[in-house]
Amino acid sequence: MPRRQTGRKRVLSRTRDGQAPGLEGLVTRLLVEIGETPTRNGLLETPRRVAKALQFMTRGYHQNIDQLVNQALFPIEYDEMVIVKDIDFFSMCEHHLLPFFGRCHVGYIPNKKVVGLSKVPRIVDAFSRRLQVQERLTVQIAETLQSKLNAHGVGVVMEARHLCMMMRGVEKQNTVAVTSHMLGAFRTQEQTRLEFLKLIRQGSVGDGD
Ligand SMILES: Nc1nc2c(ncn2[C@@H]2O[C@H](COP(=O)(O)OP(=O)(O)OP(=O)(O)O)[C@@H](O)[C@H]2O)c(=O)[nH]1
Ligand SMILES: [Zn+2]
Repeated sequence: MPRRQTGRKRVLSRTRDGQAPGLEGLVTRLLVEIGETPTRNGLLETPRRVAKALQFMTRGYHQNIDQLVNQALFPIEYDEMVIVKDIDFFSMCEHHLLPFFGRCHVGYIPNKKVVGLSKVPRIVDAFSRRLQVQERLTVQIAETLQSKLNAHGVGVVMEARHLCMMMRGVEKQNTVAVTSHMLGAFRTQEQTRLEFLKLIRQGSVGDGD
């Protein structure tokens, strides 16, 4: 018989069809499975908080990337490299449901149009806030920009620390995973790729140097 708690509204949270426990119910169950007592004072609000946090951390599934980008594409005659770098991101590894986080650097060479600068971090967020592996996340960001901009080239570099490698498993605290995806001129022209890599390594405005 599965253990079941009654009498507390929050303990048995169910989906609208009443068939399966919703996120809050699953968190309550999780607390029981790890040896906790969900009815103790400190944990009473925890299922609600965790459900809310999980929904926030996976909100990328509900974001419409077409809508996000299409309204901010601007025709312009500018064919030099555009770089948006040091974009903070937080994601969750799909193997352990633990965070990985770091910085993302994006570059592209426009082909008659540019995208609103803020939309680049928004695209990074929309794909980060899902269950991911870092390689797929990197590819998705690059491919999306390429398809929206029809650019001469796109480059994406991501540097991240994975909690699943830090607080468990191999327990390496200083390891950084770096992934990249290069398209068009960034892939075919070494000079373009090197220029991008050099520019993302340089200090930034406001760094105090
Ligand atoms: N390539 C890649 N691997 C990841 C990422 N996030 C987590 N992993 C790895 O996924 C792998 C899962 O390996 P398994 O052997 O199935 O799982 P595990 O027993 O928990 O592995 P350990 O972490 O080595 O303890 C681990 O090597 C993780 O480091 C990611 O974004 N990209
Ligand atoms: Zn992991």
